[in-house]
Amino acid sequence: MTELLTSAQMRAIELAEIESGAVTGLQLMERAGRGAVETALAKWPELAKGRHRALILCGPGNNGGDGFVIARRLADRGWSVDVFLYGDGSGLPPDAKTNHDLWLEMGRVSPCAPETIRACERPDLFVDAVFGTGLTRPLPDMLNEVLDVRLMNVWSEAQSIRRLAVDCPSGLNLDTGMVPSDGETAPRVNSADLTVSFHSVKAGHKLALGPVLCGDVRTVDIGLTGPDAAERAMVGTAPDPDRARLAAPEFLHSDLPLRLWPGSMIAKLRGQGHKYDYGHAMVLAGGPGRGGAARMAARSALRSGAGLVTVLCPPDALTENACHLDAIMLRACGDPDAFRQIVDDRVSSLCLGPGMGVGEETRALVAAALAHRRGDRGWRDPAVVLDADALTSFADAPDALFALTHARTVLTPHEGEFARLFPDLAQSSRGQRSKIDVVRIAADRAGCVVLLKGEDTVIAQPGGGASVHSATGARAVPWLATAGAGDVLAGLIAGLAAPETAPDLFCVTEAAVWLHCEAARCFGPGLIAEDLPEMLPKVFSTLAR
Ligand SMILES: NC(=O)C1=CN([C@@H]2O[C@H](COP(=O)(O)OP(=O)(O)OC[C@H]3O[C@@H](n4cnc5c(N)ncnc54)[C@H](OP(=O)(O)O)[C@@H]3O)[C@@H](O)[C@H]2O)[C@@H](O)CC1
Ligand SMILES: [K+]
Repeated sequence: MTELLTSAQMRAIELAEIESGAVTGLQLMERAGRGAVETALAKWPELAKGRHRALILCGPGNNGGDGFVIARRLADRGWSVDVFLYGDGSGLPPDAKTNHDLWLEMGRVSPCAPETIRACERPDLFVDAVFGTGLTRPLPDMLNEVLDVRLMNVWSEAQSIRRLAVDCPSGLNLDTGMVPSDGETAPRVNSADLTVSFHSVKAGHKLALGPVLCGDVRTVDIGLTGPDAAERAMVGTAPDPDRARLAAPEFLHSDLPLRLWPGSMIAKLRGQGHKYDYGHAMVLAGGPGRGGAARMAARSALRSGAGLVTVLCPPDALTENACHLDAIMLRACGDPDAFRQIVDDRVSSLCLGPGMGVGEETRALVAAALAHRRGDRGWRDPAVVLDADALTSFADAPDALFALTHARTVLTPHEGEFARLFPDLAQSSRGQRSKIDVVRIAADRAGCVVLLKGEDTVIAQPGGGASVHSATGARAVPWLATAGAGDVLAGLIAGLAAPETAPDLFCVTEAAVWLHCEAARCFGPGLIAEDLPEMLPKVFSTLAR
């Protein structure tokens, strides 16, 4: 599991290493520039042979310094290199200035201007080294113009010009994955085919627009104190409160065997025992004609490892549910009193929301579920997963919900449901705050795990621990945007959390999101929500590796 650093964390790591005397800034910059060139040539082997032409845009900070190193390294390979600088060479920070001056011994630096750039010969490689982690404000119009991918159209075969971004496509905020704009003009499109990042992935590579704008993101080891040990320590453990992590079986320099993650998060893949050892999950359903969502959640809970699963539904929906359920048990439960009679100490997870309906009845059942405690038979309280109508039922009084939620609760809103519970943290009110920032605030406020869905799903728990699952690039599953997919995810969390030996709820939730996406990938286009639980056995069969 890879750390997702913020710009400030990255700067602090660099600074500590430089101040310790272990390395100089100049050495780091050389490694960064060299790593960017090696990564680009490895990705595009046709550029590794022969002499080509590069156009390099350098900025006024150390990102620009990396650009000058790249210029020198490519010229050493016999390339023709045009270098442009935004800003004044004399104002560059020391290491960038040193590399600027070294480049001047080999070639020219021209001021960055659209007309002079357009007048250049067609490059094979376009390098964006204008801004990296130091972006502080929206790009000026002139830079927007030269970085716009459409500028490539002045040259023939524009689509075959490779675009390399150093640390990020300039203009992208590496903390939020957003492109700040001055509010007057819409930000232009600056995207790359390859983004080479240093030491570690940054949050902005995985959030919001980051994955779309960065293209293929590769990370180069520049010799800072290795993140590898820290990454290994993350597997299956509580998250670091300060550093977000990626919910994926990836280390920076290698992949993790799936049996370690997420395999070790799935109780039934390792243990022995009878069905009660794997827990009893209960899913509450809505009235007649509305039971499908809860049944899908229940099926997902049973497939993912709960020993027993029961659907609880209002008495008038019994016949409908009985017609659809076999391995899943069924009980009538229309109100909190019935709930308290049915739910015994063996019930280890509860899932509420899908298809329940919005209103007082649902609020009362949610309150009963959150008040349920296990007696002597359970060493910890049941996990309570709240989704869909269980969340929307509290739209008028979110604080009433947060007074009930506890550490064994997971809220699984999509952006709309999230905005109802946390209006001040909604997408339109986020400002400079990243999705990680706002989900952390939400988790603190609710006192429980919060999972905010999306292509960049963010999970946070009180105290700051946060994780991102990215369903982008090779893991993109647009067909997962289908009715009922969220209900299946809620059931998946309830199923994985049910066993007595299940890991803590945050870790279970991370694994559930990965499995959910993997099931969708396994099925492919054409997927409907019912298919997701049926794909789980196939996904589990890959986790022995
Ligand atoms: N430190 C190291 O050891 C290593 C760092 N490395 C590299 O350094 C990069 C970080 O360098 P960095 O901190 O200098 O930031 P960078 O992104 O170059 O920009 C800062 C400059 O831009 C300016 N500026 C910002 N926004 C602007 C805007 N919209 N419009 C106009 N100007 C704007 C800002 O001005 P200011 O806000 O101060 O007025 C400041 O002058 C990092 O991404 C990696 O590539 C690697 O070599 C590995 C070793
Ligand atoms: K850049």
